[in-house]
Amino acid sequence: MTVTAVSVITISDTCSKDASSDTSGPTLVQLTREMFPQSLIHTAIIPDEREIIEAKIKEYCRVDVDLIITTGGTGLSSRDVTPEATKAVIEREVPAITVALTIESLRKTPMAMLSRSVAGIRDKTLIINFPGSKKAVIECFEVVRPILYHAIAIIKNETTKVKSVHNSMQLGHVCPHKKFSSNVDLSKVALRPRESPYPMLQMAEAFKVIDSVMKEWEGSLEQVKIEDSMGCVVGETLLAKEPMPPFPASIKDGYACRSSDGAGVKSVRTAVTAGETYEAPLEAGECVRINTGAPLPPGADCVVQVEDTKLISASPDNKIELEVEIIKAPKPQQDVRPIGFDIALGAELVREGVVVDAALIGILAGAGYQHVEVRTKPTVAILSTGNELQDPAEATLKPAHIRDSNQMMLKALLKENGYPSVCMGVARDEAGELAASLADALKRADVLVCSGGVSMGEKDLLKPVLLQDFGATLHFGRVFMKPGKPSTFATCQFEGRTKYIFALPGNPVSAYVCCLLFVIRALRICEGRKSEFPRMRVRLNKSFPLDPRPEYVRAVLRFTDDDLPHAEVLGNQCSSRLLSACGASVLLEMPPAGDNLDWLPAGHVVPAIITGRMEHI
Ligand SMILES: Nc1nc2c(c(=O)[nH]1)N[C@H]1C(S)=C(S)[C@@H](COP(=O)(O)OP(=O)(O)OC[C@H]3O[C@@H](n4cnc5c(N)ncnc54)[C@H](O)[C@@H]3O)O[C@H]1N2
Ligand code: MOO
Ligand SMILES: [Mg+2]
Repeated sequence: MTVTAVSVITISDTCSKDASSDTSGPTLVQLTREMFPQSLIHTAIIPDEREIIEAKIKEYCRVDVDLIITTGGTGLSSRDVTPEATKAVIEREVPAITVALTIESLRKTPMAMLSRSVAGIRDKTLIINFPGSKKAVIECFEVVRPILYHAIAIIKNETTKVKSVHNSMQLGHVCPHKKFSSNVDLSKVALRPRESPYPMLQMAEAFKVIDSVMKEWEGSLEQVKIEDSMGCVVGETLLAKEPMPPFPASIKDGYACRSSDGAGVKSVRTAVTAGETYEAPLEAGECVRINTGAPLPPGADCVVQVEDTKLISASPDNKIELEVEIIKAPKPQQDVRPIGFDIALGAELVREGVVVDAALIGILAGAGYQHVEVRTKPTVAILSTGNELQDPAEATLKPAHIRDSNQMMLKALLKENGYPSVCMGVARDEAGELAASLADALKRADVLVCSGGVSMGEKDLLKPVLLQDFGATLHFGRVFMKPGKPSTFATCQFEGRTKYIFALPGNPVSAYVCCLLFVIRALRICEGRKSEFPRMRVRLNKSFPLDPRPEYVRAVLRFTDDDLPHAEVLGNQCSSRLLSACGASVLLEMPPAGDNLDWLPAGHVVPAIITGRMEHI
């Protein structure tokens, strides 16, 4: 089903006198263009005159406009007559849209009570009143976005599409094998936009969008076995249930003594090895042979290491030491770890927000914990898209095909950063199948990372399918960066939950860089972790040509006795050449080429994002 035409009508005395003061209309045009890239968009600015409003709406209905959105004139002032004019021309009201707009707007401001918006149908056109402010228009558009396609399809009586959408909604799932019909029809390729309808965000804006959207993530806490908690974020504070060590323990292999006995010959009473206890109190002039880690017998308050003793006498078979000489007078507590020396009883072992590492797992194991409460990680699914892709396991390449390398690469990259994921295979460039694959993935994960199909090609279906079949909100569809320009970040409601979709570019390096900069950031925010990789300043070891876009250059660091590490760029940075990311320990943040700045000399200092292992030191 295609939405052939949409009309945006600004209803305002002021704007009808001075069009440049109309900000809501252009905003609405941009929102509708993003959502209906194939549609014609009519615009009009008219005064708050009831007859003119009625006439304009009827005029658009006559020319088969599918959707009319008005902005302005819904308030309480005497000139506000949009609702009355709309009521006069619609044949059937759609009150639930008005209710939804009111509810959502009231969440933001009680002033929403003063809006009298109306929604209804005239012939085959859906008409919705929005308030006049730009902010309200953006908010209201997000409210109706998820239902627009479906509503228009029903009104246009596209029963086939409607039924299938109804079915998939009832079934709550879509089997990727079953043909899933999509609303998307890009067959009129001549109508495709010849420039991207998506504003190009600066990196900082993209990060801000991700941060604000992901903070809505409703995570929870779960108990995991401590051996499975590596990389998780602890969600509780745990205290030591017993002191560590639980007894005064020897630090050395030697002899437990009474420091008050001083130096000289001592009789060796017995031996205490680690794991054994010896309860009889030590008498004056006695010592006990002891191993590291073993408990001191009662009465002993120091350990003399064997290196500081001399053998005086032993049994004939030399199996028993009888006397040793303590060469130097020991001090009290010498080479002894008193009770609680490492961890005091009740000491805090870990607090909320700490990321579990191996040492902490050891501490918790040693402290007798089997489980630890951690913040749930979002479940992640990975989906590749593209007719040219074949399974990496296939030995022979089919003509004009390549193997899907993104899926495994992204899975490994996520794993390397502590995020398990499930691979959902490859969706072909067919709207119905893509929609089915997306639905299948969204059923299984909170966050979907897909790659491919987000640029300008007529087979780049991801954005239209997300918008038209999933009512998704596109938070951004292009970013001013290299690689990664067509990166897309969207959310949608699916089976009653918010789903987060990162549609990365298909180029392997673009997918790699954007997974690191956008996806890992988002997942860390879900866990309440620091979202950014650490950064440091490094020196270029060679001059580097600048791209018109800010570029994330893969490099390794060489640590010399220079003040800063040297960055060695990993060869040709073309975004298809995944070799340029192999072994990369950093992404160099290169500035975009400027007026008279198109390259950086060797030795120039640039910021480096530390995204990989530093094995090249
Ligand atoms: N007219 C324009 N064309 C392109 C633009 C543009 O602005 N105007 N942007 C270019 C940039 S930048 C990028 S990045 C790519 C991204 O395109 P898509 O996201 O649509 O990716 P695809 O076209 O599907 O694939 C791009 C490239 O990557 C290969 N690929 C895709 N998936 C995989 C995979 N799973 N494993 C390995 N390789 C994969 C695919 O075969 C293509 O060669 O768009 C430019 N075009
Ligand atoms: O944005 Mo692309 O990743 O430069 O080719
Ligand atoms: Mg493409």
